[in-house]
Amino acid sequence: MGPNLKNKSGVIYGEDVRTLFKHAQENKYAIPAINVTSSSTVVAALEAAKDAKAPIILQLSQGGAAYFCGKGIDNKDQSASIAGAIAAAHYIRAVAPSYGVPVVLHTDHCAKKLLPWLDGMLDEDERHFKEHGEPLYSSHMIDLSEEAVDWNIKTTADYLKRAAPMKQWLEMEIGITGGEEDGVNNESVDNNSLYTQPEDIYEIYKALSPISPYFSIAAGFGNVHGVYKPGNVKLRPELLKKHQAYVKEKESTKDEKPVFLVFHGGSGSTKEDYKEAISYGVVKVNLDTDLQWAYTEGIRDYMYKKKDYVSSQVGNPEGDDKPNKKYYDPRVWVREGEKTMTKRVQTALNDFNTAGQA
Ligand SMILES: O=C(CO)COP(=O)(O)O
Ligand SMILES: O=C[C@H](O)COP(=O)(O)O
Ligand SMILES: [Zn+2]
Ligand SMILES: [Zn+2]
Repeated sequence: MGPNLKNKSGVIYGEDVRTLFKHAQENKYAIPAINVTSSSTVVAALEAAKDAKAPIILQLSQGGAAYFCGKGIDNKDQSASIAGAIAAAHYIRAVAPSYGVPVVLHTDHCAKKLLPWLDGMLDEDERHFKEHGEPLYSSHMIDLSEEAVDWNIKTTADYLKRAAPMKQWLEMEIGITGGEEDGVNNESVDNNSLYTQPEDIYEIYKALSPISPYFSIAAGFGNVHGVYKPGNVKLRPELLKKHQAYVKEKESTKDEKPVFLVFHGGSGSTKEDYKEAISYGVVKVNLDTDLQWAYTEGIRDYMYKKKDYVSSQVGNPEGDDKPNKKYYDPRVWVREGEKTMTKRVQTALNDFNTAGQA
């Protein structure tokens, strides 16, 4: 039995998002959050969710949103990232119902210097809310993990106050994710700041829960963006168990998993790490790099295989006058990338136990 949602197909928001995440915790699954940058990557992810009858999260990074708008224009004051995020949201809202599964529409990270991006999207969310009774985006992320903890919590609380009347979800980050994000290189950050302490989680919980129940925490447990050589990343998912136990005790609640947790840097991790993290209340696992690789593989293999059919517009091994239009039509070779990306998303849906949960 899937979660009891008011809206079972297309973009969901508000109570439905919380119901989905609580159902995920109770049934020990997590929803993959797929970074999308184009209509092609959107449909590749949606197709996997449809085939697996699973909920899915589609998210845009600031760079992904700018790309959606077009790299050929200036991103002054985040104008391209704002316009791209709005365009992607309308596109996803329009096609998602055709796929018959619940979709959470989300934005990724957003460091301090990118807050004008978030502000611009929230302006649009509020406009959309006035007109349709729901925000354009189901949720956003704010990532002040590189700032002082107090300022991170205070500023996140201010943004949650703005999101709360729209019943919009807010994900925040504490403890830095290593590797690279938003074009910032965190490869050399001090190892200790990759591992969040339970006291910090409780401080966040205390500050945010009186404002709105719609928030989640990306708590660092050694997470790193990207894929490196084996052994480079040491995940400690058992820390997440401590966070839940600490908040449960402090709040004297019966809920074993009072905090909605998010797993960043999902690419390249082991099934055991996913499973363990999910058992401690992770409801969302972010995946980007592995899908970039999967998408590239399909196109790469096509180009290698059809090399003699895409080297000139006319003429191939079947004859010097044979046209190659049906080989170089981008719908043909881009589709090969979509197929391999869809397959990788399906693997995630199986690994995270999401398949069949829609
Ligand atoms: O955390 C992520 C996006 O925020 C994705 O990380 P990976 O690229 O390591 O999968
Ligand atoms: O931050 C992590 C995501 O993988 C987004 O990456 P990006 O900024 O390269 O789009
Ligand atoms: Zn971060
Ligand atoms: Zn991330």
